[in-house]
Amino acid sequence: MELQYRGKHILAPMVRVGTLPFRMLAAEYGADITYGEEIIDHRLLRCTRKINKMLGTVDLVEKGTDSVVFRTCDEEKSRVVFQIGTSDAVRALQAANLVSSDIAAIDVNMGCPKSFSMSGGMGAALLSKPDLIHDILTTLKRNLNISVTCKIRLLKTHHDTVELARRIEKTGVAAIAVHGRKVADRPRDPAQWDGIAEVVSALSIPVIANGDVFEYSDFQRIKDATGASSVMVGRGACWNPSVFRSEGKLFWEDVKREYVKKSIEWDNDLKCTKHTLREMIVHYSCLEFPEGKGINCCCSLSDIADMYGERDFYTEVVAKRSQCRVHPFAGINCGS
Ligand SMILES: Cc1cc2nc3c(=O)[nH]c(=O)nc-3n(C[C@H](O)[C@H](O)[C@H](O)COP(=O)(O)O)c2cc1C
Repeated sequence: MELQYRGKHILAPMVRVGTLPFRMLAAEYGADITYGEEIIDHRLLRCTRKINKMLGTVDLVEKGTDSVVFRTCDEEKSRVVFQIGTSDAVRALQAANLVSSDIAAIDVNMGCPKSFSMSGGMGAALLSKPDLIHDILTTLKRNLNISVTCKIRLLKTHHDTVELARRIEKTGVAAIAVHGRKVADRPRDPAQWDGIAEVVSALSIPVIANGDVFEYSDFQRIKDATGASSVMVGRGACWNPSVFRSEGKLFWEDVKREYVKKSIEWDNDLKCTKHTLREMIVHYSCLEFPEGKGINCCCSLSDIADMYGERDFYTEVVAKRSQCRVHPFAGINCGS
């Protein structure tokens, strides 16, 4: 079934931030579609799909470890987008097959400028290989029965971006997200909404406009400036996911506490919880203050709970889980 991409407010893919608790929180505040962090196909192919009965989740767990690479739940199935990093159509499809029954859509990352991605021919390296883009997207599209999309950056000229976007549209993707920056741009450089506008005018499929949305009012501003009907938010949501609330943002300290509780509830990866909290703190406060230093010393979600005065909540959640009396990975393996 195709996910509908018009008129949506979307949580951007963000490494270490966009795990299940963060996605659930963003959705509670009003995000219609929530992207997970980019996961590289090679890594996904090392995973086994497991039902986690205790949490009520589906986990992709790296074989021979208990490292959860992707965790999702039924409640988000109709809105969660899995973002894949890839440079090969066959490998991308093999990896996507592991997760496709648990998600609403798969997105191919064509915008990451980091050297790890670029040197592996992934992320923004794909932008200069339209034939490979075509191969990857058509292979996914032909073989999966969920929506397929991609996320690109602007190319050197708006004309080049439009040409590429037109080729991408021909593959039959359900939508295209355009981050209004070029590969060489830094996050502090203003996003070029005019470049996104040119893509919107040239295509018929939904274009998701991305870049510099920090307040609820920016959703309308970027829609007016680009003509896009859907908007994706990265840093604005990372710092305060209540940016999706039409009534306005909540106080960041309260939002942070909600995030801590969701992390406990969904037994989030500790590194990801610490990373996300640091991102919030560095924006609103300072990592050199006791809170930032305190996070560095946390060795478990239990420590995080203590730091944020959520000991009772933690105890309650853990007690409920132990009533389940099943080890989360007690031999239940539904990998295909
Ligand atoms: C912490 C962080 C992690 C990110 N990880 C990804 C990622 O995994 N995949 C991706 O396509 N973009 C990633 N991005 C880029 C965002 O999705 C988005 O395109 C960018 O931040 C611009 O949007 P903004 O101006 O609203 O922040 C990341 C950005 C941030 C801040």
